[in-house]
Amino acid sequence: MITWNNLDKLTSYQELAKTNKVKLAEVMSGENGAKRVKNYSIPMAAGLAYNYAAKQVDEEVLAALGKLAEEAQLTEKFEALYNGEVINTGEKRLVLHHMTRGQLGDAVEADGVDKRAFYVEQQEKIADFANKVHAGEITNAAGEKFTTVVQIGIGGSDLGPRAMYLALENWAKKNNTFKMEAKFISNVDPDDAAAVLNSIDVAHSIFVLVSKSGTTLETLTNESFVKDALKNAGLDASKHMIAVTSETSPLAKSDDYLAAFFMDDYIGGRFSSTSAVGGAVLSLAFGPEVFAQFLEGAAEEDKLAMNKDIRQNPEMLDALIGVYERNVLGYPSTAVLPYSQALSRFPAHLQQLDMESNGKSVNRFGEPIDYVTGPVIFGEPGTNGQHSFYQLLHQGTDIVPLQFVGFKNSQIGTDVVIQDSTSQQKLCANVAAQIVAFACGKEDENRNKNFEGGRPSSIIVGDQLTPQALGALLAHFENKIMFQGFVWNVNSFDQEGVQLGKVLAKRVLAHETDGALKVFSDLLNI
Ligand SMILES: O=P(O)(O)OC[C@H]1O[C@H](O)[C@H](O)[C@@H](O)[C@@H]1O
Repeated sequence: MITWNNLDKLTSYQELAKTNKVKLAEVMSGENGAKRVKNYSIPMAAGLAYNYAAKQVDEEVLAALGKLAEEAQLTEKFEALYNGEVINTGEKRLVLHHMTRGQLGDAVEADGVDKRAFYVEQQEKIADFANKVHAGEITNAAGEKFTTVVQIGIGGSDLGPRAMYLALENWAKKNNTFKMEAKFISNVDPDDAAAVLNSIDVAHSIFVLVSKSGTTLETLTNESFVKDALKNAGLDASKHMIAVTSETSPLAKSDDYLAAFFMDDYIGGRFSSTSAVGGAVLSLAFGPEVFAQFLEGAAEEDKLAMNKDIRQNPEMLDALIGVYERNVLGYPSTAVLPYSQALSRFPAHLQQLDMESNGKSVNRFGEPIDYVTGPVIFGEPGTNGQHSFYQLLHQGTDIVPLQFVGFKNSQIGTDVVIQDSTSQQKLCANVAAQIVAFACGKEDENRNKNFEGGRPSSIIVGDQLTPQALGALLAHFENKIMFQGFVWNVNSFDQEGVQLGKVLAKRVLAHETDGALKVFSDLLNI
């Protein structure tokens, strides 16, 4: 029997609040620190590891977190989710994104079909389509090969696929699996679409219109923008466009596309990178095999997330430590700091994934809650961030927990030795240095140069950012956010908070405004 209780009703949460606070600077120094780094590490899929040595936890706190995981029934709730219960209570929907990459539990039938079979069928259709494009069997009207793929979408239909594309672009080039360059149009700012269109050869471009709902204003506007550009170039738009949408959306009924691929209402936009939403653009860009490897990494990580023991479940432990930091230690935000240029847009993706999922102040039954939920997420790739906002992270008045990601090897492999070290070694040296600097600090008589330390971080380390590693990394964060939603007893799978702005913008465009809205409309010349 699953019971959905608010966090502050759980005995284990009260117990957790009473545990002794770990002094990170102390536990991370000397031999003890060295031991922690070796011991506080959990293997992840694709050769990654989650290291939490520099988190503000010890055996006492970890034991309390284990009890919280048990009392909050995290494993059972995950099981209910992948076995097809209506976990998205706000929209009364199942939550099935794990099924786009594997089958964790029972077969789930919804809308009269086996859902795993449906997602696999879409993947196969995409693979077939991509192979035909690459082989020159599907071409433009002049019989010439398509060279560029442009995704049109926003939010979950943009951020994940874009971040994943950038993450694997150089890996694919190096490993000879790079098939087509990908570009992305998302913003309704006309300069976004215009700049992308100016940078490509439209006659050899295939456009992927991605909208789960098929009603998103930005995406439909950009579709018209692109169709105009194709028409102006004397091209038949329907020969250059494919659609990715849900079968119930208005787009699904249109004949304006070369092909259409489907996801469904059980895949949240921000959880859709492993569905057709990411599948179409990534399979076209890198080939279906690379996309399949990415799914494999995610599926392997999902399996680890099923483990009941928090010391063997990186996602669950990361989630619980995050709750401890937020609700007991009172830290307001979390920075995501990948020491990998390929992950330049990964923090932006996590921003939507985390903040749209857990930025809630009512529980899953719509009742107000009395504790804080999702943190503010931000981040930049290292070492760039070091020369920008790390000042506040080291010496500011807020403590910001940090999530580092680092790889032993670069993707391209071209490097240079300057002052006895390669650039890759310099990059990795910096992440190691930062973890210890944040945790241990450094005393100085001059208060301005003093580092208090005690600033917690964790790191996910791997050999190289490969498609499998990327899949595992993505699944880690998706599952972490899901577990945190369970602990906070919120529905992580709807996003009502984005609606009000959309309604008011429509009113502004229809000139149905008064008061402040009218003055702002006039100010902006609408
Ligand atoms: O894929 P679409 O239906 O076009 O939705 C695109 C995005 O817009 C919405 O407003 C939501 O905030 C996002 O969660 C969603 O991913």
